[in-house]
Amino acid sequence: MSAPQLVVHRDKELMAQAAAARLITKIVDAQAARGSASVVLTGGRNGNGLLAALAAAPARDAVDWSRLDLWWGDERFLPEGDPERNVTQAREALLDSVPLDPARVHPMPASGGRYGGDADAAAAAYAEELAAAAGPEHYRSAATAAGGDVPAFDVLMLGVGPDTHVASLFPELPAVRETERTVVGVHGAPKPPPTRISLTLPAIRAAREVWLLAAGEDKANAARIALSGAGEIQAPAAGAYGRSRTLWLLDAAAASQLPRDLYPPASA
Ligand SMILES: O=C1O[C@H](COP(=O)(O)O)[C@@H](O)[C@H](O)[C@H]1O
Repeated sequence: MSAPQLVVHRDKELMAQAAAARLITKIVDAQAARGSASVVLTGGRNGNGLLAALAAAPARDAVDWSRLDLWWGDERFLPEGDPERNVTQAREALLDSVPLDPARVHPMPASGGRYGGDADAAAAAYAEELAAAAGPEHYRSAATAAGGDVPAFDVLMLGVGPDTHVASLFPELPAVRETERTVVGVHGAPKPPPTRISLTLPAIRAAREVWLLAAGEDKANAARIALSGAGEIQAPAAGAYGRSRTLWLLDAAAASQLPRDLYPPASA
């Protein structure tokens, strides 16, 4: 477990640009060190803002997009192409404009296709896909040993919801209590749509780096709660950490309720 480090930017635009620059460097470094990189994308406003900033960054051409594996931390269980699906929004923000290898892009299943309305079966299939991709460096936690492995993600990004949810792990719902499976179907989510698919906390914690994105005033209370010692069942963001690094990327509005001793005076 790595203790959270905080970086606070002036506003959400600057936060998105700085996070995009950070991600480019991370991918380039991982590709130099290991030949390829693996990144887990998040949905939501902050995640899509980062992808849009990356699309606009001239340095995006430093990435070898053909040697990048993309996974998702969660998905809204909706039909293929639905504008509310996280993958649809990511394609629009960035993925359609860079030369990815389609075989290395791993969206979570849609409803209505092979799995019909069965989000649990779709989640199990995604867990199998992750296990099949787990290489020699995979991380086998006690929790994932029973349900399968996941690749050693270089960076796993999570947008923090105003209620402290991350991925589709909402406070007090069964998914946030999962200790064995790596991917689960989520039912009765308080944020629409109610049916979703999500990585679990054990799968999230297998990542080398976990980056939590929180920008905007509506995230201030969530950031304060999650960073002030709350339990992960009540505040799922508090349970999201990486093996080597846990990084909270905030803007000043989202950081406005944090005790000042938690972070150094504003970055840029
Ligand atoms: O529904 C979701 O919400 C969260 C947070 O989204 P935001 O718009 O409040 O930033 C996101 O992380 C998750 O991937 C998504 O499915």
